[in-house]
Amino acid sequence: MDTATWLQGINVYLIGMMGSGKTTIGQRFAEALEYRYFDTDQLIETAAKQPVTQIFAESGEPVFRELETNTLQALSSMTRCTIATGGGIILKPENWGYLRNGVIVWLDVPVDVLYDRLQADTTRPLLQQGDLREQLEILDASRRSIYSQADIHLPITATDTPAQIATRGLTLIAQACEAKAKEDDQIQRMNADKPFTVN
Ligand SMILES: Nc1ncnc2c1ncn2[C@@H]1O[C@H](COP(=O)(O)OP(=O)(O)O)[C@@H](O)[C@H]1O
Ligand SMILES: O=C(O)C1=C[C@@H](OP(=O)(O)O)[C@@H](O)[C@H](O)C1
Ligand SMILES: [Mg+2]
Repeated sequence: MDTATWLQGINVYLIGMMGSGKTTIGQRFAEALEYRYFDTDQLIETAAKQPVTQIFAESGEPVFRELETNTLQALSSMTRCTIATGGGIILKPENWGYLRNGVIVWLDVPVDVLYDRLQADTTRPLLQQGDLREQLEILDASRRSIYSQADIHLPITATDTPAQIATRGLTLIAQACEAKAKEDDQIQRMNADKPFTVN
């Protein structure tokens, strides 16, 4: 069975650090799965009619996080979607309740690679002050254990192309769905063997 068949319409959420490729790989997943594609940052920008940098500067990070949760909540009621999230979506425990209604994929990219990709970037407000490498290291250290709660861990190296990452990711998603289906089947069999008693 292919990955789309295994998924049965369940959403796919991409999480990971800024620059890890959530937006890039999310589009490829959507194409391959024939899913709709959404990016929480892009939806927030459209609704607020402001870029993320301006929301942070004029309204502050807490307001951005509120908009992010509202956006994720709305998406979680849909099916057949691939959703690229913002890197900080994992910070609110409440957001995990929404992410868990789909398959969560962590794009795990070394800080050195993120540094190379984001050196010229001006669109990520949390990286505009201080030393870029140091900021990335601090964020990576504080978030790794949270990202690791994803269903699927996708380690990425400097030379992996988006096409290679997408193919590997889709295979891992299919394997995870198959493992879950087997587990569900076993639980059902165990319950069927149990006599039903009423005290
Ligand atoms: N596998 C890759 N190889 C090289 N560059 C990449 C790869 N994936 C993403 N990029 C580039 O890195 C930058 C950040 O990617 P993006 O998809 O916006 O990440 P995110 O949404 O996780 O912040 C973009 O310039 C993108 O073109
Ligand atoms: O990691 C973060 O806290 C953020 C990541 C950004 O998205 P990307 O991960 O797509 O860069 C964006 O949501 C905002 O600047 C905050
Ligand atoms: Mg992005």
